Amino acid sequence: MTDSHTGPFIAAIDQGTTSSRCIVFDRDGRIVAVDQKEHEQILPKPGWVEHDAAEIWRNVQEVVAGAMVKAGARRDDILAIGITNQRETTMLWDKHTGQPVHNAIVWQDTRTDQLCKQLGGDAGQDRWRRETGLPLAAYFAGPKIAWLLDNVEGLREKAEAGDLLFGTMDSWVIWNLTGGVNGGVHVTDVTNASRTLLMNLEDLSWNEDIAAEMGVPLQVLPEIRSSSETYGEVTGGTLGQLLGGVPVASALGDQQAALFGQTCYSVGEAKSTYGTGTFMLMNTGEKLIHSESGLLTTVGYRIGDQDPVYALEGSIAVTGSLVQWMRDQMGLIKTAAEIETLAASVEDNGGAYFVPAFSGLFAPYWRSDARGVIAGLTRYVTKAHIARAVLEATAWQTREITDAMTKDSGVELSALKVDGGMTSNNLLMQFLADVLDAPVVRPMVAETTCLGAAYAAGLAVGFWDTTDDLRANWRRAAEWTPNMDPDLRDREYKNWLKAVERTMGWLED
Ligand SMILES: Nc1ncnc2c1ncn2[C@@H]1O[C@H](COP(=O)(O)OP(=O)(O)O)[C@@H](O)[C@H]1O
Ligand SMILES: O=P(O)(O)OC[C@H](O)CO
Repeated sequence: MTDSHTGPFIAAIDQGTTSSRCIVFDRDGRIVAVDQKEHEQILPKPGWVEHDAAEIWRNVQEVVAGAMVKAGARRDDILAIGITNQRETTMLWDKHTGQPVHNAIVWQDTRTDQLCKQLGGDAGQDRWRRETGLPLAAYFAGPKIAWLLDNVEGLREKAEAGDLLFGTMDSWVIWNLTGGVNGGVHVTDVTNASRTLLMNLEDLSWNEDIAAEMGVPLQVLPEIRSSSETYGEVTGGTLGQLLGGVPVASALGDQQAALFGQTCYSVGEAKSTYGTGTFMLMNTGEKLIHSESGLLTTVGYRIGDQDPVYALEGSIAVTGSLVQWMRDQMGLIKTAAEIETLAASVEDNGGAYFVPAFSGLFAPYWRSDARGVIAGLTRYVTKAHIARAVLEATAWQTREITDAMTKDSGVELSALKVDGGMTSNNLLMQFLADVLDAPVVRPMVAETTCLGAAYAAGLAVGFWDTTDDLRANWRRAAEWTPNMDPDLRDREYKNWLKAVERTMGWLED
């Protein structure tokens, strides 16, 4: 460690789908140091995706220590730690040994599809949506808990005896940070709880009827807390030596953290994060809007004992991962960035439309029977046209979400704040502005997810006083303005929607 530290700082841990990272921020919201480590993607069967939560906890400890060293920070420089995480990914651990009892089931995993169909039925769907804000889909955590309890020998008995704890990654990381088997706190925040299908959106408590129907014993569930408050302090283990006594002071699902980091604090402000998948969230304030258009109603954030702020969300399962597929499965590009050069070598998509319904379609359709199609193929189409269709797919999927948002909220999008790995693609960002017919803007600090967790932790310990202080930190780095003939836009959108129709009903059961 060097002596060059200039704290005070806030540290944020982002436990993501592909990696865990820790970023140290200063008071202006600038990045002081980053450390990151990938973990294994375990793919036991088609449609199944698992993570080893013990590996994840080891990685979290490594990246926190790594970021501290890179920042040249000492314990007293860090005023608080915030947590953000891949949402819905579900794990159970033994509260006496502190060991996971099975691999975590990842949000992308579709093994609970059949279970959701059994639980649902037409009338069922409405009720679950009304009470939890979510459609009954394999994406969410509750059915994953039920699957583990019913399919892994001995787990249901252990759960009923009170020996098991459930958590999304926020709960697992916080429990370990605050002492694990020696008194770790078992909590989650409202944003993560709002992704379980088990929480009442109105009063932010566990829904006992739904939990019973799903077969989830209440004793496995964590206490639901706000997104910005001190849950406990770092104790014990490697991190205890480095950061003992530092308050663990925020938790938010990663997409809600990005909303917070993008400073979308007013009703109607929205952000869209372009990573493996894409998630657009719009702040709807204290108003809980029940979507009529296939969006999710979710909690945006809750600061301490203030009223919760709700959000509408459009979740898209496959965007950046389609670019990865072009690279890894098709071998048409060597790096993700190459897709831009390939796509820019032609004027248009040559008539081809690519709908990447690889594991069904999320918002606004929620159709698990859909599968991917490339429509409009002729002999004329080249790999460059396909590259273009791949990028356009991300933009058209966003357009469908923004249309649904406008319909549900009555708010016309005046500009879209973006972040995530795909936003380095200029061709895509310009096409996005064109099809949305609205400016697309990207902030200086692109790490909005960690930044949001840091902001929420900093507010909890008085490092920042109000969200107005945070707004002042948001600075524009790039802007794309719309420039497309409206007739062409309408024609292309119609073709896209026609291609989407052709994905439906591919799986018969
Ligand atoms: N220049 C690019 N053009 C298009 N897609 C890109 C580009 N660079 C990265 N990506 C895609 O962005 C994703 C990585 O973004 P990131 O925000 O790190 O995702 P996540 O947080 O979900 O892991 C990958 O799926 C990758 O294929
Ligand atoms: O870890 P990410 O960035 O892929 O985000 C995953 C989402 O939280 C899933 O809902």
